[in-house]
Amino acid sequence: MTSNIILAASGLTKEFRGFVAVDGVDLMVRRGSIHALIGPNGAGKTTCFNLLTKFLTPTKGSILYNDEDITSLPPADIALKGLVRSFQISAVFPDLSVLENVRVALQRLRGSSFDFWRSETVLRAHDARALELVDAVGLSEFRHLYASELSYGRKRALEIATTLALEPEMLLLDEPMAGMASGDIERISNLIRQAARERTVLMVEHNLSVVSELCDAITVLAQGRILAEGDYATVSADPRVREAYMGTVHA
Ligand SMILES: Nc1ncnc2c1ncn2[C@@H]1O[C@H](COP(=O)(O)OP(=O)(O)OP(=O)(O)O)[C@@H](O)[C@H]1O
Repeated sequence: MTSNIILAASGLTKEFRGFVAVDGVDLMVRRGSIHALIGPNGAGKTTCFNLLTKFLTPTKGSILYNDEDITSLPPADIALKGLVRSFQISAVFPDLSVLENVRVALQRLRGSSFDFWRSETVLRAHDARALELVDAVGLSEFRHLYASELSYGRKRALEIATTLALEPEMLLLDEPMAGMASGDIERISNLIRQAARERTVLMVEHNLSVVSELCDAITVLAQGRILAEGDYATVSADPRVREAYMGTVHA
């Protein structure tokens, strides 16, 4: 795979009973970049993200990952190819410890079935790697706590560790900073930056100061279409982008 473009969507369109939420989006994500999808409320970011991660089927258009057409593949298949969407926070098992959560994720990478609670010996085999991942997201001292005992920000860090356990080549993050206090924002930003050293990251994010700090490519959506693209300085200076954001309330 030598192409500079890791993910390419063309003509991506999603209609919901006649309403066009995503309308002919051509998106190119450069290998090794941290790419953000931004836009005012209702712009179609989540729908676009769900199309790219295969949680929704496009009405029209195609998606190439590493030059391979993945338009009709299910999410589990593309995850095996290295395109991994971060788990939703609910997918962290609250009654398992931090370390056990990461071990379970490692187990999933091996394609083992869900009878993990019985195979303690097998899980132990993942210990070294699990400790490494827990350490990488700054949770070493909390490794024996139940996931339910973690603060919100640390739960998100655990979610990133369980996602990294799947060894993604490209990581898709859905609003990683949602609901975070400022200290947590900095911690998660650092984690994303660190994770992006070896992989590509595409994220939907509302927090524009995070986007300006972290992302080197930005696609602005409005009314289901691409309004502007470029680095933060370019898109934030674009009068069409300013206009699209005006009068919209943003978290
Ligand atoms: N399942 C659905 N059925 C009908 N309409 C939908 C559906 N999902 C999304 N839409 C509509 O598509 C448009 C785009 O929604 P989407 O959630 O993708 O926007 P967004 O940019 O993520 O917004 P926000 O910033 O508010 O999360 C909205 O008008 C929304 O009401």
